[in-house]
Amino acid sequence: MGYSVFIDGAAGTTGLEIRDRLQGRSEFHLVVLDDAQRKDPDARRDALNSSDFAILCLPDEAAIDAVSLIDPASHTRVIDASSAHRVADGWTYGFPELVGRDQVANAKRISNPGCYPTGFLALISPLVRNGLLPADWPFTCNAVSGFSGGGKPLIERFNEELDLAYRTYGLALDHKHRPEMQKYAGLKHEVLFAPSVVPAFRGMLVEVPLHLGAMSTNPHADSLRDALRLHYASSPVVTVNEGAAQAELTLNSDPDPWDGVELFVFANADSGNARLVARLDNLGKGASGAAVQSLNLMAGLDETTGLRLPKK
Ligand SMILES: NC(=O)C1=CN([C@@H]2O[C@H](COP(=O)(O)OP(=O)(O)OC[C@H]3O[C@@H](n4cnc5c(N)ncnc54)[C@H](OP(=O)(O)O)[C@@H]3O)[C@@H](O)[C@H]2O)C=CC1
Ligand SMILES: CC(=O)N[C@@H](CCC(=O)OP(=O)(O)O)C(=O)O
Repeated sequence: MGYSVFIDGAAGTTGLEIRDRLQGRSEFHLVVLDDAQRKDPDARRDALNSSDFAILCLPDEAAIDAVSLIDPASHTRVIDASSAHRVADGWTYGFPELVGRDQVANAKRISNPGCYPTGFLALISPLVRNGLLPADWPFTCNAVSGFSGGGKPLIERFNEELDLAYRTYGLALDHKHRPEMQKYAGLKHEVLFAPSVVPAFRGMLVEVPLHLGAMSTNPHADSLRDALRLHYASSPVVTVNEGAAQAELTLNSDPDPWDGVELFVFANADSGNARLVARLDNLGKGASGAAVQSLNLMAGLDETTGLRLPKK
């Protein structure tokens, strides 16, 4: 029968994609509440406390509420896809490539990284940790996302406003992803984050422009690329590409689900400037793929089981 997995919020965008990845797998059986019960606190409390794993695919407030419904003595292990617990004590950040596979495998409470932080941290965290980039640098991050990143409300808006071609937001410079970006990259300053959305269903490009020549560490772009390659050498999920061969990076409007991350380092030797870019699926490694990767590790399985990755 396998482990029982309750998806709280299974009718939402992230929940449906997790269901897709777990459907038909013998290691797990899914507990899903029907439409009449899916918001009923008693039904949810029962499911939350009786399952081996609970995956929360809810808005932040509902995720906090779900955790409060779990008896602390219950054996249930939690993966929260929301941003409610990303920098909270007692939670493990569900980014095995950065925090370690064992930490994720042994955790009782996992907070799934945000989609934009997944791209930013995949690029920056290893390079700050190994001293190639200074921790006190004032990092900026520009990003563009598919509209499924905003869940059902944004999907509805993009489906209705057919004229919407581009939307930049977070203009109050208060985006909720800033704390996790700063904490897990080990930065002295908050990241200046400029997110935007385009009329593509899924997919994102997350970019960090860098004046390498102005840094105290004065790193060469090749050493950044080499260091990322080394860091992700054993990862089946994160790959590092040659920047030089590429003239452009594109997103398609309705691509297939994908659980990988591609990293690029573009540079100009004359100016000493570089653009570090991550391409990923906000619903893949940015949300549902990451949750399933952590679930696999917690269940003692190969981390890529059921993930949407190209065959090697
Ligand atoms: N979409 C993405 O790319 C990413 C999403 N996330 C995070 O994952 C979480 C889920 O996001 P997403 O799936 O996109 O959002 P959606 O809006 O698509 O889905 C949320 C689901 O939660 C349900 N819900 C809301 N309140 C309750 C409640 N009190 N009890 C039970 N169910 C409830 C909603 O019900 P109803 O259907 O009735 O509205 C909906 O089905 C969010 O915290 C989001 O920030 C994280 C990374 C990326
Ligand atoms: C396009 C879009 O709206 N994206 C969402 C982030 C999606 C994500 O990572 O979700 P969390 O809420 O779990 O952090 C936003 O900017 O709020």
